[in-house]
Amino acid sequence: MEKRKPMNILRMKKMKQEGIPLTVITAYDYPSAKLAEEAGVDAILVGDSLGNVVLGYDSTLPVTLEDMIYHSRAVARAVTTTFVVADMPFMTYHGSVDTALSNIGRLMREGGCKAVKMEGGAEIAPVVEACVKAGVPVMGHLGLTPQSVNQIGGYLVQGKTPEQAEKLLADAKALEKAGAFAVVLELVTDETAAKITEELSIPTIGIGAGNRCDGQVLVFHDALQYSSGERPKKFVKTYANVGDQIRSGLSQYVEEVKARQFPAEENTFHGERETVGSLYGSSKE
Ligand SMILES: Nc1nc(=O)c2c([nH]1)NC[C@@H]1CN(c3ccc(C(=O)N[C@@H](CCC(=O)O)C(=O)O)cc3)CN21
Ligand SMILES: CC(C)C(=O)C(=O)O
Ligand SMILES: [Mg+2]
Repeated sequence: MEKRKPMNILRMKKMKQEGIPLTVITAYDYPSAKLAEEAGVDAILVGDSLGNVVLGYDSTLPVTLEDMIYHSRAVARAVTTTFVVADMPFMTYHGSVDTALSNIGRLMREGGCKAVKMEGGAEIAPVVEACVKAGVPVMGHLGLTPQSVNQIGGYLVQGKTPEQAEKLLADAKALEKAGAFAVVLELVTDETAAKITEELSIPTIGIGAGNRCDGQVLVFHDALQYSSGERPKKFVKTYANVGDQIRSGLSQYVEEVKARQFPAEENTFHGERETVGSLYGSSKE
């Protein structure tokens, strides 16, 4: 395989200037991260969406710092050139800046990621600034911010009215000013996302935010339909149907064991007669 240079935040900013789209996919474990790197993604996001797609919660709120560290470590072990960003979980960066920094430090040190992502705009600028001072690259996240779902009132498209669009742009600029190296725009109208993308010098990474962002991100399990027959969301394209493949492979396994077709002779070990004889103290003695 072609040798790739490690991805970093300077290259990502340069890609924006050159108009080269950034490709990001989430991953939460070693084999998926390996496959994502082999497929050539620029960055992996260890998203707190792991709460939904891996742990079976109905939101991202129950995900803990320990969960994020555990999954980030597995991803970090898998990659050599891919940039790894990990989500800061719900309520781990909203107390004092000191507490936030101590949590962020744990995710970087123990989770082995290269950057952290945080949801929010101007209100988190002080934490973003403190991170950047400490050498931690920060990715922002605006629009639909799932950790605030109870305040937003649902997983709704953002930036529809001129006032909402203005607020999003102001928040994006606040994040850029605070030193964020990129910003995710989630479930934002095409027009608003394009405007923000144009106004910022740092890359925008869209999910359900149209085709004019500087890059795109999707949840691994959505892109590959690695689930038990959920209805795909409007902003998702299904590139493979891993769920069907897993179900059919496993049902064949069940059938073959029931029919005593598996394990076959080629999957079976045999010892020397003497070994078996002495083990069971049989007639030979
Ligand atoms: N599997 C998965 N994929 C995600 O993209 C994702 C998660 N989980 N968990 C965390 C957040 C939550 N997200 C969500 C969840 C639901 C919708 C949703 O129901 N969207 C509707 C459109 C809503 C509207 O029209 O306003 C859709 O049909 O796409 C969108 C994003 C995005 N994130
Ligand atoms: C959807 C992306 C942007 C995310 O935050 C996640 O996967 O948790
Ligand atoms: Mg997230």
